[in-house]
Amino acid sequence: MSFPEATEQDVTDPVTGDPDETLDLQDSFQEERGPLLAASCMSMSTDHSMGPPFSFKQEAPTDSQARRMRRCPETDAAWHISRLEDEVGLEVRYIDTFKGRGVFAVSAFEEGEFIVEYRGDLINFEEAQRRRRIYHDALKGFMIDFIWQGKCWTIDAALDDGSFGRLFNDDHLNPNCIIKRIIVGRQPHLCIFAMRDIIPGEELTYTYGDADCPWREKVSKGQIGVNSLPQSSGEMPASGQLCGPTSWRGSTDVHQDGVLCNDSDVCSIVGNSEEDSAANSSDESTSEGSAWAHGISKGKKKEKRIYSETSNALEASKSEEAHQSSSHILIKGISKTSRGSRVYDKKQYCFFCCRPLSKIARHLEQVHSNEPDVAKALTFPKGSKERKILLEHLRNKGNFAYNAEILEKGQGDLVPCKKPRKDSNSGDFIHCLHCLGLFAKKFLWRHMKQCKLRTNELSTPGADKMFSPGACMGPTAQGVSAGLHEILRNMNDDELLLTIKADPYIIKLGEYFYNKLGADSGKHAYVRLKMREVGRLLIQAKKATPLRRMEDFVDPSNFLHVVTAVKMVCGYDDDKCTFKRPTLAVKLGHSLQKMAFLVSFQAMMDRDSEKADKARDFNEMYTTRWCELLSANTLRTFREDKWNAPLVIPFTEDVKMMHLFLDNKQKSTFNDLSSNATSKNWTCLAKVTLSQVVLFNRRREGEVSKMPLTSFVCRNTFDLHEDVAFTELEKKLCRHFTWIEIKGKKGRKVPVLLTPEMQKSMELLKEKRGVCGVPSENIYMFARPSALSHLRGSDCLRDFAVECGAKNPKALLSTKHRKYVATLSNVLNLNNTEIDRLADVLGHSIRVQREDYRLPEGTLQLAKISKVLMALETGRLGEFSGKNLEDISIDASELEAEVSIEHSLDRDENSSADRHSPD
Ligand SMILES: C[S@@+](CC[C@H](N)C(=O)[O-])C[C@H]1O[C@@H](n2cnc3c(N)ncnc32)[C@H](O)[C@@H]1O
Repeated sequence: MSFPEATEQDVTDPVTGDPDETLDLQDSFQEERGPLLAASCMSMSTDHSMGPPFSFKQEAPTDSQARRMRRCPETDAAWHISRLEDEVGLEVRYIDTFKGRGVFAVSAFEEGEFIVEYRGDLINFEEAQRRRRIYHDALKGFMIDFIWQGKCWTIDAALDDGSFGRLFNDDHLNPNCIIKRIIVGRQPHLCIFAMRDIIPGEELTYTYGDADCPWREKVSKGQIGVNSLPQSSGEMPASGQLCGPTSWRGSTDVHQDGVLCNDSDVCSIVGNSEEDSAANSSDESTSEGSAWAHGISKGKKKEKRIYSETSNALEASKSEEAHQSSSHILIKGISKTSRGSRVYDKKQYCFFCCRPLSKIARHLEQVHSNEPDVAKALTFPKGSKERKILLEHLRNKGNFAYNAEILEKGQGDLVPCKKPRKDSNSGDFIHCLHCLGLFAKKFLWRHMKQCKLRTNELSTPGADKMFSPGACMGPTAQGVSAGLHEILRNMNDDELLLTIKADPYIIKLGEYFYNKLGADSGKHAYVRLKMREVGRLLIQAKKATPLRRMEDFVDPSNFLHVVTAVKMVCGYDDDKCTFKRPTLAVKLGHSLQKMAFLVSFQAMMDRDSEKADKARDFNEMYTTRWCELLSANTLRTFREDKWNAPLVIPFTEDVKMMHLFLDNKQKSTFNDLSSNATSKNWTCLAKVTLSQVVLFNRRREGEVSKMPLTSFVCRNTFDLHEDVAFTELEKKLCRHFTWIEIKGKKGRKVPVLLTPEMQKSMELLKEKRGVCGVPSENIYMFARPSALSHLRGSDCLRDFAVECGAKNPKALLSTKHRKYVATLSNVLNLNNTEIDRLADVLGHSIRVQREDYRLPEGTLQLAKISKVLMALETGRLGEFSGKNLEDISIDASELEAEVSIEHSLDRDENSSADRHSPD
């Protein structure tokens, strides 16, 4: 897929007309359109996270004015490119699990008009190949190759930056848009233009070229109505519109024989190429990708298999049948003769000819030596380790493809790497992510330790485990957004996952949450949790009520069944009228409301007014009766639980003991890391420091755990504000502590104070990250070495609370600590402003946000609140009973002693050094 040089649109300077002069975009547009228009366009938001579910709208009206002023579509394109902005009048809608999302017109577009840039990274051929090797198949669909200045380039839009261009779907029969390459600022860009007049409500599509896209088969056979537009004669767009022959799998033609696209080449989105799969098998880095790429490119049979699976996703009932029949899938145990001796009758499946064979290596050598992967293996001497590994990988790939077919059929025997003693259930087995072998779940950890195809590449947390047949081949493999697919892939392969994947509305709910929250990877667990909650409800409902699919839940005639199912899943006790899990009942209520919205949304799209009405009626019933039937009891249970729960706050002695313990531990771990930089020592110091910061600040542990390294690096080093009157002690406190800001609840900025000791530890941690194996991609201050995640403050505190010998270790957890401060602060005579400040530091809700006075406010908090925190640390808060912050005095010498230790912060060092020098 590529672009002919002839069709390239160079955007020349409109004033000089010189094609070599690229536009000075910012200025020329300001002039051309006037500052007002520029400003109005600048303010167009593409923030998807804020939009309503499944519909990220940009308001249309301002658009017409803007568009009328545009004369040349290419100039318009350049204008948008310069501002990294999308056109208004577009909306992203979720279409179905097969097609995923699509872009729809909210306002009309005229023929030839610029619509949107296909935004992404511009990368060269080598980088594109590298990314293809590591990308999941779903992500490869966002890469477009094209030719420019005789070289192959790629726009990689795999990263979801919220732009619309990346979400345009393919239509090879009747596209209404076309994608063209234009040059702006001496760089090529891909832009999408209207091919004809487009009316509001139409899905915007362009052809991915003459690619062999799997979904096209379905369209032409009329199996799945992926596009409501009438089918045309199938003519390709006129020449010059950058469409022509290429293959879905790819850029193989483009780069295999060294011919970099001729004029008939087209723009198309590529997936994996054969060359990729060869490369994959040679560097053994992405076994999954290579297996599928090969599977698809090798023949129609496998292609059909994969996409018939996708169509299953559209019909929950069919998937459910498949699920039920998964119990007919077995892993046969080892066979024995009547005398009990073992029979070696295991068959392996050839990856190339799909035949079952007992001697697979010999077969590959004799029959398929021309296959590049086999030929590569045969270049190594017989008996060599390399040859063995490559052939083993091919063997696993063949078995994997066969297993995939069995799982899809729902019947048969899977081929494992090692046969179990007895016949076993397929659910107890799982594929290794690296070598594709099928292993007993119980023993996979052992295999992972020694898997020869395991790469040393950094893996995301949890991704290094395995993948189940279900996870890689489930009905969600296509159509679901890449992000949600990843979230599903990281879920445990069990009945719950099968239920989730088989129900289109749970998937839609997942998409809904993913669209809202997915940009923050920290929220992916929440998306998973929401799907799991609803999945459990469905499983329970299937057992006890006639409800079979989530869609049935939002039918008003089933309302009481829904209530029954919710009660069951939340552990309702009929006699006591209480819930075991009261909050779950409330959460499920909210999810069902969203579900009703999703059903009605889909029904409206399908023009199914009956279904839409039902969903609306459900919502009405929910509003009127849910509380009476469920929420009232849940809230009562909840209140009673809280009422009865004793208020556990830490003993002052325990708090002191913990602080002392951590201080000592900090010293020893600091010395250990300074003298011996290992990941173990790094982690020890990180754990201690994290605990100290959480405890000292009484912050939510999650907020501190997620502290980005940049917050520390760019910490506040403001000077004392001249205009604010501080006591001497307060001034010293300001110099003593450092103030940094992190993201708190609801995205609020929350402050964290660091003592000099904490700073010292954090400086050392920062310095030793690299040598101790913390990847540079890990953004967290308290990182886990060899991973991209962070340590968890709650785990650290729990361990240290026990280790320090506290009487009541449970009370030393961060929430209890925060309550402790809140409770003990009542002994002080704090005025309203002071209470606000304390609340702000603790991350409780604050009544007044003084954003405009950030600096003095920060200084004030640092000066005043640090007194309270220090008093707490030393267990002396009681001494200040009845005093307000102004009256609290802390022995300056205690502070000075600490200050003098801290050499790295040499602000105002002289005066304190003079007074406290041993001389
Ligand atoms: C660039 S993305 C388009 C946005 C995608 N629909 C989404 O939700 O992320 C390309 C992917 O969309 C899907 N796709 C595009 N056109 C399609 C069509 N006509 N029918 C089904 N799926 C399509 C394919 O999975 C393809 O890999």
